[in-house]
Amino acid sequence: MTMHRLLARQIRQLTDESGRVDMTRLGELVGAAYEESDRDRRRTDRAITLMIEELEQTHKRAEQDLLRAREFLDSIIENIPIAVFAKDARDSRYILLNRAGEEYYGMPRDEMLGKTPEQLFPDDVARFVDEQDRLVVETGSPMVLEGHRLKVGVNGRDRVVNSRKLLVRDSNGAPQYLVGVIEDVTERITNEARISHLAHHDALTDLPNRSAFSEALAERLEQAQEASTSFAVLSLDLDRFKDVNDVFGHPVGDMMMRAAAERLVSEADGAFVARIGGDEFMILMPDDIRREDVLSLAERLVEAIGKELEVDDYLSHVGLSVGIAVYPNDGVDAATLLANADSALYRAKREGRGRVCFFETEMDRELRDRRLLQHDLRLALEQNELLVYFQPQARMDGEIIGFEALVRWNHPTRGFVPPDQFIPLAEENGLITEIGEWVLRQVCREAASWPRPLQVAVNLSPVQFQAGDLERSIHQILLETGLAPTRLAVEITEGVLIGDFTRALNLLRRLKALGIRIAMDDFGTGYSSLSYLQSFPFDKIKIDRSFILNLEATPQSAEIVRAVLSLAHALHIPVVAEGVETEAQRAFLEGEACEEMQGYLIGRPGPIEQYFGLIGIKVERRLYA
Ligand SMILES: Nc1nc2c(ncn2[C@@H]2O[C@H](COP(=O)(O)O[C@H]3[C@@H](O)[C@H](n4cnc5c(=O)[nH]c(N)nc54)O[C@@H]3COP(=O)(O)O)[C@@H](O)[C@H]2O)c(=O)[nH]1
Repeated sequence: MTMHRLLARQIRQLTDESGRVDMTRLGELVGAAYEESDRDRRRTDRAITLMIEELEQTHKRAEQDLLRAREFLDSIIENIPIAVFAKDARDSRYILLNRAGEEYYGMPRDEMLGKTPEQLFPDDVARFVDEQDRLVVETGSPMVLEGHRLKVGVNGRDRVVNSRKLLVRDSNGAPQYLVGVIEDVTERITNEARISHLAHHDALTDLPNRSAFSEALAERLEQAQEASTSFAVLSLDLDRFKDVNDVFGHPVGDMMMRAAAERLVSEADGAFVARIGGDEFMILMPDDIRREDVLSLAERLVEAIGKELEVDDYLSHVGLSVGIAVYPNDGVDAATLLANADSALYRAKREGRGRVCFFETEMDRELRDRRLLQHDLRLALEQNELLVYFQPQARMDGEIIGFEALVRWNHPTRGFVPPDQFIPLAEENGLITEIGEWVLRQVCREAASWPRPLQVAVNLSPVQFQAGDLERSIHQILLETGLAPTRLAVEITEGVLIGDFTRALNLLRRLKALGIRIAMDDFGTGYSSLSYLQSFPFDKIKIDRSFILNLEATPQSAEIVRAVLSLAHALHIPVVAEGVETEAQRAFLEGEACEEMQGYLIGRPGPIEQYFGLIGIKVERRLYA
């Protein structure tokens, strides 16, 4: 018989020498042992209960965590802006689709879930999808499509997508699900294409721009170097386009520019035409084209642009000048070719516009010379190389009434550079504002010192009207020098009014209000002088010297002079005849009641010292005062 070790020990302890067991004491000990054992069991039971409760709670928490994680993942999948789907790998039936998927496919998921591609999509799309599914299931490899174009997307629009599809197997390794994502990148690709287009095209005409032209030229140079071919670069400039903007305003100017660009493209025989800014274009001609073909194309372009442009109800005439440089004769790199095509264009414009000029080496010299002159002109003011000459103006009986001030440049090495040469340069680089102000200050200071209060006339360039504060500067100079405004006349050409007409007109009105006289110079040489006479009350009209020069030679000149005089008389505007060199010219003008004259007959432009007598200064007084 087996006995619990504790009971055996207690019986041993309670057995005396005679072998008798103290049963009472044993009963007490056994009872105590049972009680202790009951307590232990109860403690164990409680511990087990607690453990079970803890386990249950842990399990519950784990289940809740799992649920939350699932909800979290579901909400990510639902809200991700990329279409996500899952299909049964055996029959391609859709079993999951998120919101972006609904948008992508263009149908609610209730209509899609449980259906196969054949039941959902047009035949060609369904075939394509099935084919992909089959491949993924058969090979087990994921399918990746980047920038894939769907000719007609599943929801009826052409789309571009990035998509991935992969196979999920069950625990036995059998195909279970096909899981896929589809990102619709149509918008992004369209935007990228639009940005790239904008970067390479001119916004107004949609022609390639300067940067696209540079790239095309670099590419062409590379090809031509490799293949030893030649090609031509044409530099084009629309003549008188500024007038179109000035007369009709910019919106119509823009339409005209588009129309002109279309004409260039349609006449260019597929050559690369780019608009590189303002009214400038460049053309890259095909390889190995013969010189005479380049010329004939350029002439066709000039002719096409020269035809009347009609946009809405507006008609205008612009022209085209073209400069041509040919690779490799006129340059083997882009910079030289472009510079030489520009030199040829400059010559074409100088020769009267509407022309075509091929580059010649001597033009390069001319251009470099111009640049040098422009550089020297910047220093001319600082180095006191500019001076003012005065040419007398008189009544027809010879009485001197004033002078025209004419600027001169005494260049340190070239000698006297004619204003016809350097004034346009100064207008180009904006120096004319500074030079004009300097001339005005010199002239006013000089005239203010004359004993006789004679008139003095100063030429103002159109650029001075556009830039800076001309009114303030004239006002300031008059105050500074003390010359009465009524003694100052400003001579302007119609170029002043062709720019910003309203601004120029307002400025002229304010100058006139100061007491300054305003003369219209070179009358008859422009083509809208007459309309300008209507807009502003000029104090004088100066008939251009070309008409006076030809007075005796061509009867037409005499008729023009008569007509101008009679028009001016009708408008009560006095006329000054420019360039009067002979007594016969003077007599004719006097006979036609011309009021004033200027020209070599009265006196050539010269330093004021030459005319001291006329302005009332005794030579001795000026020299020794
Ligand atoms: N904006 C400014 N323009 C100016 C200034 N100074 C001159 N100019 C303009 O330069 C052009 C050429 O001027 P210039 O060489 O001085 O010629 C003037 C006269 O010398 C010339 N002239 C005068 N009389 C005769 C003549 O009998 N025969 C003949 N062959 N030439 C003659 O005419 C020019 C004056 O022209 P205009 O100004 O139109 O009255 C010229 O356009 C100047 O305007 C300046 O400071 N600022």
